[in-house]
Amino acid sequence: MSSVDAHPTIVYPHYVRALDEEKAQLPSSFPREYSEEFQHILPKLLQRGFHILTKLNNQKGNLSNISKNFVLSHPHIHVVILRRALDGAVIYLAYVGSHVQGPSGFMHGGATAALLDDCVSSAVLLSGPFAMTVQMNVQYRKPVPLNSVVIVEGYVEQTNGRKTVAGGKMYHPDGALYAEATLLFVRPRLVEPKM
Ligand SMILES: CCCCCCCCCCCCCC(=O)SCCNC(=O)CCNC(=O)[C@H](O)C(C)(C)COP(=O)(O)OP(=O)(O)OC[C@H]1O[C@@H](n2cnc3c(N)ncnc32)[C@H](O)[C@@H]1OP(=O)(O)O
Repeated sequence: MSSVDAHPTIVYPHYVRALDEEKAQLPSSFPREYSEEFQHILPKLLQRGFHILTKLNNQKGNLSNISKNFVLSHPHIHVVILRRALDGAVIYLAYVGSHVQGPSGFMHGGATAALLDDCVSSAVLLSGPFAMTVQMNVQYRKPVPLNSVVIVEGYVEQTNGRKTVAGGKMYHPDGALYAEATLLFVRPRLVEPKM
């Protein structure tokens, strides 16, 4: 049994019960500062064809160490992961807390990049074989306020042999763009490192 199987609530302490029940509703214990906003946004994402991922506890191989994932286990970033079966696009509905600061009051650009990379990587990894980010270009459009909800969207654009081009966007729930990124992934020739 992997550590994730043994401790499924380590990664997603606030909403794992909701995922198990395959409901869009979050548990009443979900932190107040963002639960209402999540509740408001989730139905709109479900309407767009996204569903909340329910199988995170059963990941094997390269995804089995997910409880150590830098972004998903960060104590000041809370993420609900959704995926659209139609095209494999992934959404991270995220709350960015107070200790992710770069410029005063705003999110660190490295954290923005990490969230984008993680979300886009999820889209790539859940749609095909293991691959790693080898290039990432981020355009920062607007500073992201701390203690706010953001939507991160990742999608595969094109795969050619071992290379996959993918993109991502981070935006305010009202649609205002914070950042967008283009990424290149390469499927390693030899080893498949454990993440
Ligand atoms: C259920 C929910 C799921 C949730 C999942 C959450 C998980 C989230 C996970 C979060 C994860 C977050 C994500 C992360 O943090 S991923 C971690 C950060 N990334 C890395 O550490 C990758 C480091 N790089 C490598 O290890 C090697 O480069 C690899 C192994 C990838 C390829 O080395 P390998 O020896 O195998 O291949 P090759 O050298 O023959 O190259 C092959 C081809 O690729 C081209 N190329 C290579 N590099 C570049 C480059 N920089 N720009 C442009 N092109 C490049 C190269 O020219 C060649 O092209 P061609 O000559 O064939 O045309």
